[in-house]
Amino acid sequence: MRLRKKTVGNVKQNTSCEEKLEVKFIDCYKGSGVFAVGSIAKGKLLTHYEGELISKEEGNRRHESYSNRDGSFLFFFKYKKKNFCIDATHSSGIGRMVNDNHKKPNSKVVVEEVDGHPILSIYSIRLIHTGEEICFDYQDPSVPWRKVCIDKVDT
Ligand SMILES: C[S@@+](CC[C@H](N)C(=O)[O-])C[C@H]1O[C@@H](n2cnc3c(N)ncnc32)[C@H](O)[C@@H]1O
Repeated sequence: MRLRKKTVGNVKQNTSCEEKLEVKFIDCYKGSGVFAVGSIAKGKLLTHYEGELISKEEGNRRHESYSNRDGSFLFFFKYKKKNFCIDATHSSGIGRMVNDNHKKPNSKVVVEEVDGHPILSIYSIRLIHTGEEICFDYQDPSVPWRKVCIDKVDT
């Protein structure tokens, strides 16, 4: 996952809507995902992408050393013109379970600052209905499942 667009903001002490989120198994290919158990208005803080804050270089090193499954919890982003990564491999946060959707995302990740450190917050970008899967755009065209979708359309 990457964050290429400039989405840096200051934390406004928002309380998150985590009580309206649940993790559910989807299928063997996609694994689990995060779903809304109540309707959520546009612009709400859903949760954070919690994990260990590391440099981009350390993120790349871990990417090489992790198995495919573990490596999928590395989130690369820019903060104050420097490149960072949050490694959520060992996090218990729900944010790490949000899946990719580049066509119709209903949330987005914003880099915010707390005590001089960057954090990743996930906000709803439209009204989210009960039962909907929470998803944001990973901004990584190379992810394999997007190719699977294109192949399905083409054939
Ligand atoms: C940050 S994890 C999200 C949680 C994951 N689904 C799980 O059960 O652990 C990212 C991984 O989820 C899967 N994933 C995310 N979005 C997907 C999508 N749109 N289609 C298929 N798999 C997806 C991929 O395996 C990806 O490496």
